[in-house]
Amino acid sequence: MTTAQQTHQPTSAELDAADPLAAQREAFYTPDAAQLASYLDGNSLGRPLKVTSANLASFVHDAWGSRLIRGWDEQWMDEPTAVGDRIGEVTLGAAPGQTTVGDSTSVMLYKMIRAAVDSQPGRDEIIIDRDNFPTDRFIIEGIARERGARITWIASNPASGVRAEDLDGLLSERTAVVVLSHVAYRSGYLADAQGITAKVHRAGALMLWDLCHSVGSVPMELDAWGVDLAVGCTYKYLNGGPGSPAFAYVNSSQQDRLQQPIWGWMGADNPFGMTESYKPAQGIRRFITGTPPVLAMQPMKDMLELIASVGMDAVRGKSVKLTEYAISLSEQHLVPLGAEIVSPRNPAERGSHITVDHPLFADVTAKLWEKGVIPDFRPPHGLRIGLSPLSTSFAEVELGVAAIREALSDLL
Ligand SMILES: Cc1ncc(COP(=O)(O)O)c(C=O)c1O
Ligand SMILES: Nc1c(O)cccc1C(=O)C[C@H](N)C(=O)O
Repeated sequence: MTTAQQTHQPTSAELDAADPLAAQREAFYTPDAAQLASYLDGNSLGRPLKVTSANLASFVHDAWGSRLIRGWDEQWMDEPTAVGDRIGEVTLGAAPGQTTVGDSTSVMLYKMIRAAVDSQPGRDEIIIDRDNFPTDRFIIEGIARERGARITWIASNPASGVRAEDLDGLLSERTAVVVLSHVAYRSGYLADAQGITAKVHRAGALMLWDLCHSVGSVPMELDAWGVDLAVGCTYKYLNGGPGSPAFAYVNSSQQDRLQQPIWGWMGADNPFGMTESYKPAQGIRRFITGTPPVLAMQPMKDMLELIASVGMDAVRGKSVKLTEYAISLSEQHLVPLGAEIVSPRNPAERGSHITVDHPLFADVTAKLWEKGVIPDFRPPHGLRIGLSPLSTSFAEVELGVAAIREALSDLL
């Protein structure tokens, strides 16, 4: 191989031309260029699919407008588990009957973590990392106070994430549940979910994974990995729209022994029996609380079908190429200006976003948003570049990093 061949770095045009998923970008609604030049925040809020407008309109006319209250019997009562099963099949590696959709991620986390703690008499410890997303930490603080449980914090390692060895010396016969994010919201670190779950099980504790930043971007095998519990949001890589409901996965082996703490009629054995007191439903339905947010579940169904049509392995393949490209451009153009890449260099340890730190990035992000270049900023110094495999082009990444370099240079 000649030196020229060795050093040739493909251009974004070459990468887009070689991208087997490039055509899928057409499926997404695209605002005009004056509004949006480069969207690098699909890991906060995914873009809508074009087909979703038509499907929502038909839902309003047909399912809601024409069938009205009959819709509950005809379809909607089953919607939380039907959509849950599809999430399970397409993205989680989960057999039917273990996934349900409803509530916010925060409320789902509360229900699942409380259920896990309550199910383990004699075990009063919850383990979580200091770098986890605020809602996960706050929910656990609240549960610890409510249940008199203690929290053991895994020390902060913001440029990385939690490794199995970080649990050495922490797990004990007191541990009830370990709560970790599969992909860390800041660094993008992708945890070894299988290895960590096995380790937690050897200590007799339950494992809950927060899948917010991995569902729809990283293939999973929750059943094969023996995961007990998982919660994830659907407005990022499942493109469910702002405030679309979360999902929870409860391994079938745990369903009968867990009791979630918010007893509502829709999770009861016989919702329309109007019974005197609560008796939980069988199976996954006992993790439902109130009337499911059926309308807000519709858009994610479109994205699930798009993902199913290409397969999660292809999605992951593109995700890895996009993050590689973003890292290589950041190394060339941002590191020389004093920025630091705080995401793993090894793609096997990385989800679908990267974070680059610089003390001026809060101001840089504000300038970029004015130009329609949309990454996000996470304090203290992190500019996050989120790469949504089916909707992001390599050209957008190039344009985005060039705009970051320009805005940073102007401020230096
Ligand atoms: C790891 C993680 N957990 C939870 C949430 C969100 O919780 P909620 O959907 O309740 O706002 C997010 C993002 O918002 C997240 O990144
Ligand atoms: N859920 C969000 C929201 O309601 C408003 C703005 C952003 C979000 C996010 O998704 C934040 C995101 N989970 C994060 O990793 O920072």
